[in-house]
Formats: sequence, C-alpha cells, structure tokens
Amino acid sequence: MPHISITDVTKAYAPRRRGGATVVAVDGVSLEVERGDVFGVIGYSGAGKSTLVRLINGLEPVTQGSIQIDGVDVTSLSGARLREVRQGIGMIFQRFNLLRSRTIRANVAYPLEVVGMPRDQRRARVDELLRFVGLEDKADAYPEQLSGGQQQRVGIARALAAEPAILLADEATSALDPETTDEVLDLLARVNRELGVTIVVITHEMDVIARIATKVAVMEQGRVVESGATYDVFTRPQTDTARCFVRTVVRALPDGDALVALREQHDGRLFTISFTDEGASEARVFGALARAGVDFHLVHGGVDDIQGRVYGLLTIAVRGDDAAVADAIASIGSGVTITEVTA
Ligand SMILES: Nc1ncnc2c1ncn2[C@@H]1O[C@H](COP(=O)(O)OP(=O)(O)OP(=O)(O)O)[C@@H](O)[C@H]1O
Repeated sequence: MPHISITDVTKAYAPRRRGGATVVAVDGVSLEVERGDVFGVIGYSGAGKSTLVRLINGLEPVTQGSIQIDGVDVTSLSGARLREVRQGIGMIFQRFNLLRSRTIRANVAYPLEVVGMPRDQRRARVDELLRFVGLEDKADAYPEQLSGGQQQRVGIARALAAEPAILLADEATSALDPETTDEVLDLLARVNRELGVTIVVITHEMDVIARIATKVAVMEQGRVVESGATYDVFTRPQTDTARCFVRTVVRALPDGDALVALREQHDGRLFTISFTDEGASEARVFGALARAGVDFHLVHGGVDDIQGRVYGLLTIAVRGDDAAVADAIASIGSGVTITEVTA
C-alpha cells in the first residue's frame, strides 16, 4: 500500500472579489508516494506545490478527489481523528518559522508541550533531537543567534519531535546559500535513511531534486505533467517544463550564444552524445569514431552525477567522410544516443 496516495485531487479557490475568476490551484493530481521515498515535487511559482502540501497535511479541504495516508482517507476526517493523522506528519518551511522569543530547546519542545508530554520525558526527547541534528551546544541560544542552516536544522528537530512517519519540506532550502543547502539536504537524507521517514520535498530548484529525491513529479498550472524516477526524468525528460528544469542542472547542451560560438570555432558537423549508466560509456563512442578513421574532438559538455548515477551529455565536432561517420555511429550500439546538432 502506498504511504501517501493522492487520487484525482482538485483544489479550487473561490474568486477573491465578485466577478473574479475561480483559481484552480491543483487540478486533477494523482500521485503515489511509497513508504521510505524521498519524493520531489518541482514547479515554477504558482504551479500549485504549496497548495498540494496543505492538502496532504489536511490544513485545507480538497474540492474533489481523495488523499489516503496509510490507506486512511484523510479528506473525510475532522476533529480528533484529523489531528491524530496530522501529528504523524512533520513540516518544515522556507522561513523556518521558529518562535523568536523561545530558546532552541523550547522551540523543539513546543510540539511536545502541545500534546502534554511530561517535562522530564520532554527534556530527554529534545536532547536526543538536538543531538541528532548536531545542535546540542545551541540548546540555550535564541533563533536569531543561529545561521540560516542551523535554524533549519532546528526546524527539522521540531518537525521530528512527535516522531512523524512523513515529513513535508516546503522550499526548505530556498532561503539558504549553496553550502548550507547541502548541510540541510544531507540532514534530510539522514532523516530518511536512519529514521525511515518518508519525505516529500517541494522545490523550484532542480539541483535539490538531483541531490535528494529518488522520485520526482513536475507540476505546471496545477497539474502533474511528468513524473517518475529522478534519474529517468533527468535523462529522458518528456515535457518542455521538465527539460527546462533539467537544463538548470545539466548545463551540457549548447544553445543560443554557446552554439553560435561553437559553430564559429569548428568546421565540420556537431553531434551530441548522451549516455546513461545503463549502456555504453563515452570511451566506446570515442573508440568507434577513432577506429572508423573519423577526426573528432570534444567541444562541449560533461558528465553529471544524478542520485549517485552517471549521466553524460557531450558535444563533439566531427570532420570526415559522411559514410565513415555513419558507419562509426552505427557500430556504437545501444545505451548511447547520438544526435546531430542541426540548429
Ligand atoms: N488561499 C488562496 N486563495 C486564492 N488563491 C490561492 C490561494 N492559495 C493559492 N492560490 C493560488 O493558487 C495557485 C497556486 O499557488 P501555490 O502557492 O500552491 O503555488 P506554488 O507552486 O507553491 O508557488 P509558490 O512557490 O510561489 O508558492 C496560485 O495561482 C495562487 O495564487
């Protein structure tokens, strides 16, 4: 059974003023998140990501469709039953949302106070959480004395206080610089690996997906336009939106000015070679070209690491007889896609 099952969910907001248009923030979305997944949802601003999060944790009712958590339809729950389900879902935010007037310890303790955990037990649990996120020495500090990355680690400790099985991270690293982003993503990966927490990561940054998410859904105008294993979406994006996001991380395809410059610098034909770890490597491509007596050199691109797996996108300039080039390409075999750059 999926951990989170979203079936044909729509969320429409009534017009803000009379005569205004209804906003369909989430439009017929279906997704399945398995237990232990780190599931990424990516989209531009306004795509409906935050709304989807609010629907998953029951902060807002759906207009249509159903959301099941562990097989329980949460869209039909209210009162104590809904609160119980929500306790099993932790949440972290872009702006951390810590209470400024409380110490770090008191921030992490807050959700435990709310559920009435006795003081001694609370203290032990908070110590354990602060150790887990590596901030035991900051227990008595106040949020403003901490860096952004440290504050988000406090946010994670607080979100884990009630031992949730699910953690929702809404743009959790968007306010952080690249180095602290890494620190927070590493911590989230540990939360998933060591505590077995299912994580849903909402982001507009594809490198966050590449680093942490095992699966990804691409949202656009309230709809999921593409979803699958992160590696597959990176190596074989099917929609323009996914391709645009992929390009922000895999900057290996020359376009625009870069392509004009390449054409000026190299006579001969340009080919793009893409290869995954499921097939041949660049060495086989280069070997085949050399054996066919084709003169070639690498002019653009590189090899990326997506979820610890190799993905290469290389552009080569080739000079030689068309038949020899065709023969060389034909001899390379599967696992490599070679496309002539014609633009
Ligand atoms: N409470 C609301 N009332 C009316 N419209 C809303 C409400 N909440 C969201 N919307 C609209 O729904 C659409 C999706 O918004 P949402 O915040 O879910 O997108 P998002 O992908 O999370 O983008 P961002 O990262 O900018 O928040 C937007 O057009 C937004 O204006």
